[in-house]
Parts: sequence; C-alpha cells; structure tokens
Amino acid sequence: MDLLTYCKRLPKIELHAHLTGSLSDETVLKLLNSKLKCVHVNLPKSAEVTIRRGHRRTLEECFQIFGILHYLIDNLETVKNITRDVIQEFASDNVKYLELRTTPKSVPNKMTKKDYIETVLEAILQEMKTNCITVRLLLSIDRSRGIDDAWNTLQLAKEYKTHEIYKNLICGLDVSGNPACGNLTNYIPVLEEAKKCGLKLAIHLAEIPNEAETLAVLRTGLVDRIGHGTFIHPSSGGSQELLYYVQHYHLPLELCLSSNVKCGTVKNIEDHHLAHWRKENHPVIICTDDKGVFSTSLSEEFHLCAEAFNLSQNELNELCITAVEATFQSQHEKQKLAQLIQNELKSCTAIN
Ligand SMILES: CNc1ncnc2c1ncn2[C@@H]1O[C@H](COP(=O)(O)O)[C@@H](O)[C@H]1O
Repeated sequence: MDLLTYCKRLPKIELHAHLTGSLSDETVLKLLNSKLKCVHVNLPKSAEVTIRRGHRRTLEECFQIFGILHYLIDNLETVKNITRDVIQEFASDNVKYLELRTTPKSVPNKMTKKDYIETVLEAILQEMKTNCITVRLLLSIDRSRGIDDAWNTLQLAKEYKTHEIYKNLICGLDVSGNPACGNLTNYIPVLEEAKKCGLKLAIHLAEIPNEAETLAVLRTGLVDRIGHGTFIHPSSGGSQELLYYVQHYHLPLELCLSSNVKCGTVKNIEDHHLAHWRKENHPVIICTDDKGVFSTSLSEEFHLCAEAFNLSQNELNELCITAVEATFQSQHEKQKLAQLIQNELKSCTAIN
C-alpha cells in the first residue's frame, strides 16, 4: 500500500477545522451559482474564492477570502448545507472524531447568531446519524471583533452547553481571527469566565511573532490547547520562557502544515516547528485549519508530514492515538474513542 493510501485509511482525529475555511471547491461553486441566480447581486471577484491547488497567499489575503465566503453564507439554508458538506467530506476522509469551530454570525432580517448556532448543531446531529463520525463544536471568538462580541459568544456557548437538545455538542471555545488585529490580553477576563463555566479553551497563539501576548496568555494557565504556536519554540523564533510554559502545562499543539507554509509563516514543510516539538516528545496533533482555503485534506496533511519527516507507519499510528487525549471529551468518551481508533488501526495494519 502506498503512503498516501495508508494515510487515507488511518482513523483520524481532526481538532482544528474552521467551518467556513473548510468549504470544498464544490461547495463554494454551489454557493456562487445560487448567488448568481439572484438579480442585483454585486459579486466580489468570485473566481478568487475557488482556489488553485498549491496557491500561496499571505495571512492578510486569507482573511479577505474569509470575508468573501462570509458574504456568500448569508442564510440558514446555506449554513445547514455547508455544515453538512464539510462533515461528510471529513467522514469520507476517514475522520472518526471532528471538532469543528465557527464564529456565530447574524445577517439582518435573515438570521440571528442563535439561528446560526442551532442550524450548525442540527446539521451536526443529522450527519452523525448517517456517517461514522463523532462531531463536536467550539464557538469561535474572533479577536478582530472586539471584547463585547467575545462576551456575547461566551454567553451563547454557556446557553447551548446546557441546552436540552444540544448539551453534549458544544465543548469549548476557540480564539482565532487575524493575529495582527487586537491584543489577546484584553480577552483574558472572558477566558477566565469561560473556564469557570466548564468550557475548554483552544487558543491560536503565536501564529505570528508576538512574545508578550503569548506569554501573558500562557501564564494564566487557562489554555487547554494551542493553535499553531509557530513562534513558541526557541528554535522557531520563540523563547525558553515560552517553551517552559507550554511544557509545564503540557499543552498539545494543533499543527497545520499546509496552512502555515501557504501563508508564509513557515518557509517550507521541512522547516515546520513540528520537528522541534517531536524532538521534545511533546504532544502534537496534525490538523487542516482550512481545508478548502488551503486545498488539502487531513490525509494529505498526514502524508506531507510523513514524507517531510520520514515518519514510519507506526509513528503515523501514534499520531492518531496521541490526538485522543487532546480531545475535549470526558475520560469515558476518550476511552471509547481510543478503543475505536485502536481497532481501526489494527485492521489498517492488517490490510497492509
Ligand atoms: C489561517 N489561519 C487562521 N488564523 C486565525 N484565524 C483563522 C485562520 N483560519 C481561519 N480563521 C478564523 O476562522 C474564520 C472562518 O471560519 P468561521 O467563519 O468561523 O466558520 C475566519 O474568519 C477567522 O476568524
């Protein structure tokens, strides 16, 4: 069996996937076509949304693309369809457990943030019935939207965490958005409150160099998982002090190789900070970030990683197993998931 086929067969866990950034070209084309049917639509440079494979763009350009995609997702029917498409695509890529994240959005006269969240949750429930996948949701705080919006997102997360129908689905908060905007230290009170309410925290840290901010957030001890963490390790532009906190709190890193290389925050796959963390024997999880925007899949990310760092099949299996512990689930759920992953890995290795 060739390496890519093996990576496809692996029972995978995806812990860092932004809903809007995960839309496949097919889904974006469907959205464009339905927009074009409407009269008086002033479409943004639509062709730029469907992305040529391998294309690199800066982080700023990525955020422009999210703006265009958000413009296309302006009603509940679309929210439902894109969520269903994305889950189905992860399931066909043999992802067994998926933590999706999304920023609650409203469109005047069309949807409130609550409508948006409920529609995403409904789609998750539906897709879990028909696919062999467990899906959980993190609500995203967008650091470019300001502190009031963050409090509002926390309020919504609290509400849906204890909701009669959806209570097991929302497991935490993500903090993301353009890393050049705002200062995460202003969000610490929101994060403290979130933890008090039992919400887990996955936070984008050091996606671009920012030692003061990263240190201030790490020192709070509130973080459960780090997104990217590109400029944390001393060998990739971070510092000993940052490394100390990440190791001290044993914080798993969600690593997104294509995303970092395509955005130019990491030069080449071979230079990715994954290598430094592996040397430290520190938990890392391979993730896609925005599989649509970066034209990738979780299998392809495993493959890239295996080729660049010369990983054996055993080491790839190990990556799947490590991810279980980093999921935002109860110990009991983690045990069940670990069992499932182990069983699937056995049959995967047997075929080989
Ligand atoms: C490339 N690296 C990244 N760094 C930081 N935030 C990112 C991101 N990729 C995506 N997002 C965040 O996710 C939103 C899109 O999904 P949702 O509309 O929430 O589903 C973006 O607007 C941004 O806030």
